[in-house]
Amino acid sequence: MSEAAIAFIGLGLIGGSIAKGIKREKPSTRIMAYMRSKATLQKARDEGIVDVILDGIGEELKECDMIFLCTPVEYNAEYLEKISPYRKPGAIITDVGSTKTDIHEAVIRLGMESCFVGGHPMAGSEKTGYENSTDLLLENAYYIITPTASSSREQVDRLIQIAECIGSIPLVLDYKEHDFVAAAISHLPHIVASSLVNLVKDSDNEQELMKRLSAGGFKDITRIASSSPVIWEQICMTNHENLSLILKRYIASLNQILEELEAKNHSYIYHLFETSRDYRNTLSEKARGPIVPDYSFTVNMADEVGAISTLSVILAAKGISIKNIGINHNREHGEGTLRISFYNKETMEQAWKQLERYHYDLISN
Ligand SMILES: NC(=O)C1=CN([C@@H]2O[C@H](COP(=O)(O)OP(=O)(O)OC[C@H]3O[C@@H](n4cnc5c(N)ncnc54)[C@H](O)[C@@H]3O)[C@@H](O)[C@H]2O)C=CC1
Ligand SMILES: O=C(O)C(=O)Cc1ccc(O)cc1
Repeated sequence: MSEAAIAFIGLGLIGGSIAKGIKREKPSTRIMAYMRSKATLQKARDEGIVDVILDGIGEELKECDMIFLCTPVEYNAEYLEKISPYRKPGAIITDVGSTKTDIHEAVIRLGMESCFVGGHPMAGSEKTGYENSTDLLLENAYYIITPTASSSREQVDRLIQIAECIGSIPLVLDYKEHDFVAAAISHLPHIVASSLVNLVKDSDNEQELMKRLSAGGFKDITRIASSSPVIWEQICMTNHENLSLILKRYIASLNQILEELEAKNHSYIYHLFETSRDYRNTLSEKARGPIVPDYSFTVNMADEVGAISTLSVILAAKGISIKNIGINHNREHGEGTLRISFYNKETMEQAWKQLERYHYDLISN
């Protein structure tokens, strides 16, 4: 990676994670950042991630070899024109937006095809903000690179090197193809998750029994319903044609299921679950898709005060960082299970060994 100075417009979950990944691998890279929250930028500077806090779009950008647009997709497209006068000759403008056609069309309109290369790291989470960013978030995730008609091999290679530097797997794709694929595997699932959550909300009784009893399956497939409304409104609006097409297909498939269910067609319903199970079981865990692989396991333990802190201390003593920890309250009779997740497989395996030594009852997920 040869970039000496890189600017980030927007330093949230994704911008922050890329900046942290670059600083980890190439600490001498000068990172500049602009976002509206000054307090967060100060924090990023205190942590050694940001070297220069930008007050806005201006002269300092002329020192940068690469400029990352990391705000919601429609704002990214709006920034193109604003940053254009401050681009150093040879510098690449790139983005991390979840949709690509909209920004590529803006690039064409503005005559910026020779300096833009699109990007989309295909991993993330329902959380937002710099505070949730980590240098490992995009590790082993596909990093889609969408060149323009004028992008040179050298420009594409420079973005490939950045993707590799942060541990991602670069993959060059046509931007239109990207948007059709993303509509099916990422954008539709977000609509499904949110509409399902809203259906339950609207169907629940006054005692909120559905909410109280909602468990495993519902929670698994609706995690992404907690995602940012501003991010997802803009993603849906900028990919509305592909999304409408795939949503219509999905609605047709649901209508078919409804028909077969009402006709009590056992074999159709059996086949529905059989086909999905067989296909789902072939999905690769090697590269992270939008669904991040789960390096977690469950601990069966009594629901006692202090139980979590004891366990955390045991892991901390070995320098093992926990990514997330959550109690499963669905058990009856006071017994609880604790789901602990880790940043990678290695740490998960170390934690498993360590807890085994202390005779914890462990269940792999
Ligand atoms: N959330 C995810 O898992 C993924 C998101 N993306 C894409 O990454 C981009 C950023 O998303 P996140 O990092 O998740 O969001 P985020 O909400 O964590 O960060 C957005 C950042 O943009 C800043 N921002 C918002 N409006 C702004 C404006 N008008 N001017 C300057 N800064 C502004 C915010 O202050 C924040 O720093 C989006 O384009 C999204 O489509 C791509 C892959 C995964
Ligand atoms: O949280 C998840 O599983 C996601 O789906 C994250 C995500 C959100 C947006 C993207 O463009 C890519 C990945």
